[in-house]
Amino acid sequence: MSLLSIQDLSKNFGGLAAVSNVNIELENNELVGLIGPNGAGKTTLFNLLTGVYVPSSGEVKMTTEKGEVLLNGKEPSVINELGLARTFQNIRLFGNLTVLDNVLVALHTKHGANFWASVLRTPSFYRNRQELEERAIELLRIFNLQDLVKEKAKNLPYGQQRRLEIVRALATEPKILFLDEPAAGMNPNETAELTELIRQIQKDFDITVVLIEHDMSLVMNVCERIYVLEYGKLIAHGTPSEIQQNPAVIKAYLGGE
Ligand SMILES: Nc1ncnc2c1ncn2[C@@H]1O[C@H](COP(=O)(O)OP(=O)(O)OP(=O)(O)O)[C@@H](O)[C@H]1O
Repeated sequence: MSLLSIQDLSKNFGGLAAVSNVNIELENNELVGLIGPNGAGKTTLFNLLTGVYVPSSGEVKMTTEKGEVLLNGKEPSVINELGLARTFQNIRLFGNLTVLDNVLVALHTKHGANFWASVLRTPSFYRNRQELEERAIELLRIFNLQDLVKEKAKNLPYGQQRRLEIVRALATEPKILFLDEPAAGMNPNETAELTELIRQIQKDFDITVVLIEHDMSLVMNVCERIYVLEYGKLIAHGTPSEIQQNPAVIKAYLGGE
């Protein structure tokens, strides 16, 4: 059984089949791409997997230490606790909080700091807070954001906000990390740096990363396997070189016969 098994998954919006009978298997510890023209259903698929939308039909099953768990209809926070984390195409940070606090919020979610300890400010609260801060700074260092801990998130340049979003997702200790267009709005240097980082975190954290990205050089560079969506349907699946030569994919991107 795969780590995540997506079976015949569909989502309709009125008469529009945004995702249509999609089957995808994700294994432990791999880097997978999800590509397709605008409106193909990529973000909708991420929304289905992370509990933002409830599927119209089909199943999403995850293998956990406690056995197989059906994710359909579960709340985003429950799905996050089970090990799925994501970033958004339109960045979602707490703009008025500092960089450090943005990461601490995510860490608190994971480590569920004891409510009474935090209300009463007990020694264990301070110990816990210090440990979480150290962990936050460790994560920020990987993304070269450690010198910006006191900066408000909204004041960071776009590329750094995108990296901070990934740090927040990683702080929840996911088994699968879904990145929705992580390089959008980045310049070529930032994209190259990010490509390396994605490769590094996938290995170092021993996780599966699934990437939606329009930057083909990034996708072809880092992904071991790629799924291609068009009009909600999977039209191809394979290695980067198989996908580059696939006639259905070429047609979907270039149009025509
Ligand atoms: N909440 C919604 N209500 C109605 N239609 C929606 C909704 N969300 C997405 N859609 C439609 O579903 C289709 C798939 O959209 P989606 O955003 O998943 O595509 P995408 O592949 O992520 O596109 P892009 O690459 O442009 O981000 C589109 O036709 C979109 O207009």
